[in-house]
Amino acid sequence: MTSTHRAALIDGKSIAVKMRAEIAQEAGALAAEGWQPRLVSISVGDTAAAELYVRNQQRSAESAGVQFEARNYDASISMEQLVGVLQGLNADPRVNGIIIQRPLPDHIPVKALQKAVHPLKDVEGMHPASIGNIVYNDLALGPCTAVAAVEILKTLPLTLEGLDVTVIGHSEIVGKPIAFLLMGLGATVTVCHHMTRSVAMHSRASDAVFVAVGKPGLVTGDMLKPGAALIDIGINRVDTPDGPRTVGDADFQSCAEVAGWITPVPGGVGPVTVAILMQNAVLATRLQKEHYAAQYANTEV
Ligand SMILES: NC(=O)C1=CN([C@@H]2O[C@H](COP(=O)(O)OP(=O)(O)OC[C@H]3O[C@@H](n4cnc5c(N)ncnc54)[C@H](OP(=O)(O)O)[C@@H]3O)[C@@H](O)[C@H]2O)C=CC1
Ligand SMILES: Nc1nc(=O)c2c([nH]1)NC[C@@H]1CN(c3ccc(C(=O)N[C@@H](CCC(=O)O)C(=O)O)cc3)C=[N+]21
Repeated sequence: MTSTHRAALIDGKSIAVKMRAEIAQEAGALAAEGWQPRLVSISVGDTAAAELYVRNQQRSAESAGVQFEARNYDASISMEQLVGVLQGLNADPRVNGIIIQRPLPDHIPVKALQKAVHPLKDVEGMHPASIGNIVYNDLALGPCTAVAAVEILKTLPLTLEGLDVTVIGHSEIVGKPIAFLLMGLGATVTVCHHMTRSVAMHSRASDAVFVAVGKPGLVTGDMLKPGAALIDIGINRVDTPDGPRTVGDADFQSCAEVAGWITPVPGGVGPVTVAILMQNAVLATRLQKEHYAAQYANTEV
């Protein structure tokens, strides 16, 4: 690509606004049937990483017609106490979604805690049942960031069947679910991690690259096939001469000169992640309504 080439910017904010309008409609219909969607966020200790996310969730919930309650517990809370809190929320039919903000203090095993959330209220899509559904290509409540990143790819004029895609990062909450979702759409997926000998060898051969690592500047333009789509999931706080800034994992300047489409950070995957969380909260409410209806259908009135 000549240096005058500039990748088309993928506007996550406008994608999120469009999604929220549909979500608000479904939330309104459920509320009219006596099922007002309600989401409870659990954070433990002072989590700067999650604070921004929780604030955006609160704002997004208001415009999506989802009730939102943010609970923050002291870092000293024990695993048993937290599981007790979750059991109360699982049993409360007025609560439809539960999200456990990360990171958690070291003494709390996040995977065990995630399993304590009822699968029907697992709006984070991190319960083994939810992850299993992705493997079975039977997506119901999927991990918000992974679903958001793939939804963004689906807005591009690309045929997903047979598309060559590289996913950089293989975490359970982002990289791995993205890979399974893409396989379910017929893409040919390569997953890279810190042991991969040459990430560039794979990313240069790909029509689309997802990066979810947490290292600013990790992906540079010379690592991309000209015209490829770059979906940047990274969120990094960096100091710049003009003060601290949030940047992604891509070196935006050099990537924008090669890529065909690129997501900015902020303004790319982030807002769509929050919209998917609201979509999951409404879907979870719908699933619970149907579950209770089925359960009480055969009870004598
Ligand atoms: N926009 C959004 O909505 C969200 C954004 N994020 C952001 O996405 C990023 C990743 O988050 P998360 O998945 O939770 O992070 P993790 O730290 O859990 O995973 C990072 C992954 O990157 C891999 N990795 C590390 N170094 C390299 C390297 N040099 N080359 C290739 N792979 C490497 C690691 O591999 P290995 O395991 O082998 O070390 C690991 O698989 C973070 O910046 C986070 O803030 C996270 C959630 C939501
Ligand atoms: N269980 C759990 N799941 C997560 O997915 C999770 C988490 N915990 N903890 C924190 C990280 C980080 N994360 C963000 C998502 C969206 C924005 C977001 O909305 N960013 C906007 C706004 C940024 C701003 O306001 O500056 C943007 O990128 O445009 C930010 C951060 C989700 N995370």
